[in-house]
Amino acid sequence: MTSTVEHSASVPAQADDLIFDIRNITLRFGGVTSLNDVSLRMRRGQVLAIIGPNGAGKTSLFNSLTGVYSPQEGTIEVRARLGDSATSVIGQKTHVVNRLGVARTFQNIRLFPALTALENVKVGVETRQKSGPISAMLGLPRQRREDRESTERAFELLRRVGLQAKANDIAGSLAYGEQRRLEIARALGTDPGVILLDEPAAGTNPAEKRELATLIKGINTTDGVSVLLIEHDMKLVMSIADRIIVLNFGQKIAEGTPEQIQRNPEVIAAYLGSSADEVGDAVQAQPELHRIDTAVSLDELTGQQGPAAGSATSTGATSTGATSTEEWKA
Ligand SMILES: Nc1ncnc2c1ncn2[C@@H]1O[C@H](COP(=O)(O)OP(=O)(O)OP(=O)(O)O)[C@@H](O)[C@H]1O
Repeated sequence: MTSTVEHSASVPAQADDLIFDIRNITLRFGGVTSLNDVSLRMRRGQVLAIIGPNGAGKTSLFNSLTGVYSPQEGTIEVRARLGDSATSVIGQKTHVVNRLGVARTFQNIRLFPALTALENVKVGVETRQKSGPISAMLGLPRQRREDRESTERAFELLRRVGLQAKANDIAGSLAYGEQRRLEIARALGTDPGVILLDEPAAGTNPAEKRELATLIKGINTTDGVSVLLIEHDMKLVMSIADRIIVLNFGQKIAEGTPEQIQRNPEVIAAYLGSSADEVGDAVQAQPELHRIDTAVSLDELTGQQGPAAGSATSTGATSTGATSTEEWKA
């Protein structure tokens, strides 16, 4: 399981250039090994995508990076903000990891549905402020100043994600794609060095996906926030990721540029549920299969082409084992 395009450990990187340095982590739940000896490095400034079939361990990785889960083996060091020293993540509480500059959104949206959009973002902004509950109750001058500042910052962030007109709308009443963008605004409110987005495009329509792609790229290039992305929509991934890491059954099976990943037989096999050799044979027999335009999604290539559509879901995810190589070649 190690025909990796390029092992991250072999890429030389300056210490301060690394956001995450993850070495040999293994995470088990009873008899289930959700991450098996995974090592990876995330460089500052990157959009790094984590892809893989359902149950591959992607969310387990996010949970390990944010203090939700503690892998039994291995190490995770984070250096989210430039100039910070490296800190070990394993064993830290989630709010401590957030204060270290790691923000995230969730696969299942977790907003405060009864609060307004503005209030939701203020919750994020206020995690970085100094006033405690006592000064808030007493309405001390510092608390009033911080409240004004957090309102201004929250408005700014709503503008950033295109929701300024919805500031006073109840979060639960917003359209699905808007709620996803609101979650991103709230995460940005904590002033992160890196943002972890767990399936941000799930349940969104094609127009919302295009807006999301522009937003994520902008967060990375304009706002200078590194982005770690789990996403099943391969078109989105291929259009915005600088690098991609592929997990399958808890193991890292490949890493590389979008072009390298799209051409990697083991990745294709993981999505198809056939062996790398079978896919290699298929590629040799039909060389045109090897020429994958980057505009073509891996889902289109693997799960959604012709009669082999298999078990593609509404999020574009395919499950392993649904499609034989013969069907794929047909
Ligand atoms: N809290 C938990 N308790 C028991 N098993 C778990 C737990 N969290 C994850 N797992 C198991 O770990 C494996 C990886 O799950 P994970 O959710 O990380 O996969 P994923 O790649 O994010 O999948 P999906 O694309 O469907 O979200 C699965 O077998 C899952 O059942």
